[in-house]
Amino acid sequence: MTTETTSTATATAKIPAPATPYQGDIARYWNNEARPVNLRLGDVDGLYHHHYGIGAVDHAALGDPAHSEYEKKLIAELHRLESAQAEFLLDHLGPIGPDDTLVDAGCGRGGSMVMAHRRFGCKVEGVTLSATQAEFGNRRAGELRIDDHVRSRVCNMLDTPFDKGSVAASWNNESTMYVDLHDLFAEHSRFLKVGGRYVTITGCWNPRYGQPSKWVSQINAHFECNIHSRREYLRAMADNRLVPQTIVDLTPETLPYWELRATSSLVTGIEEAFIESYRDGSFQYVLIAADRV
Ligand SMILES: C[S@@+](CC[C@H](N)C(=O)[O-])C[C@H]1O[C@@H](n2cnc3c(N)ncnc32)[C@H](O)[C@@H]1O
Ligand SMILES: CC(C)=CCC/C(C)=C/COP(=O)(O)OP(=O)(O)O
Ligand SMILES: [Mg+2]
Repeated sequence: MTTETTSTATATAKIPAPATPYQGDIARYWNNEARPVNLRLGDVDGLYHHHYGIGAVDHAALGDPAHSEYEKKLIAELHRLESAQAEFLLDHLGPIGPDDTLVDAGCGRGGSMVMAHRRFGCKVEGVTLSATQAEFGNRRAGELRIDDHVRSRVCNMLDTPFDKGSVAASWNNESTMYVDLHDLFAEHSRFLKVGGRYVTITGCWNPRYGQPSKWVSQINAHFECNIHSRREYLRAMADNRLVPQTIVDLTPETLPYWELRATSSLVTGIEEAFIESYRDGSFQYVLIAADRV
């Protein structure tokens, strides 16, 4: 069963029905999302992200908090750190050429897709449950005149139309916590070419802590997601022909972003849970880059 859309951008496109009631809830969540912390940061340069930042804060660029321009500089700095996170993910995709196709699984408003095309000159296919996000990303690609290479569609990342072995590299940037990892990695393994590269940056609960902490539970409730443990990632990858090449604990790298964000006017209330769980070791921010063998 499909439902007709009402918007002009996808007047003829058919939106696939959600595979589960949960996916319907997640589609609604992102169709209705318009948090200033995301839109104001994306307005800085037209790259719209729904992930978090890494790297040292450039306090010299921020200047004096009492200055009238400080808030504008703070927004630009948070955005710079979020774009640095996407650059770090792209650094791990391996050698990608203009004839390759990449897949952004859970592509949001498409900021990382634009960055990937600008870096490699390749095609980038994005999937999201949200028609609002797909329309936003395609509108941005049209404005940037790269819509012949960068395309978002409403599609379940667990059931994509991409041919077996047709994709050079793929990623999940903060979108694995919405799906079962075995189902997810089976689909990446299907459409990735042998020798292709899979990368994810994600928050995961730390098995050394024992079980998800109250902070992790708060983050799950805030985003209606289900954060996995680091152990589950490695087990699900191993079961689906994805062999880790690189694992980076980015927790120390993302804390400065959160400590700066907590001082801004754009706080959403989730900052304490991220800061406290990163500090107590119950939650980790990791990159995993794996080869499809
Ligand atoms: C936090 S956003 C991350 C967006 C993007 N990766 C970024 O870095 O800006 C999570 C994304 O995952 C998508 N998502 C969640 N479950 C999905 C599913 N089953 N299939 C496709 N997309 C899904 C949501 O629609 C949303 O775009
Ligand atoms: C690391 C984890 C567990 C992330 C959960 C997925 C998520 C919602 C990421 C940020 O999206 P966003 O940029 O829309 O969120 P915010 O409004 O907080 O900036
Ligand atoms: Mg955000």
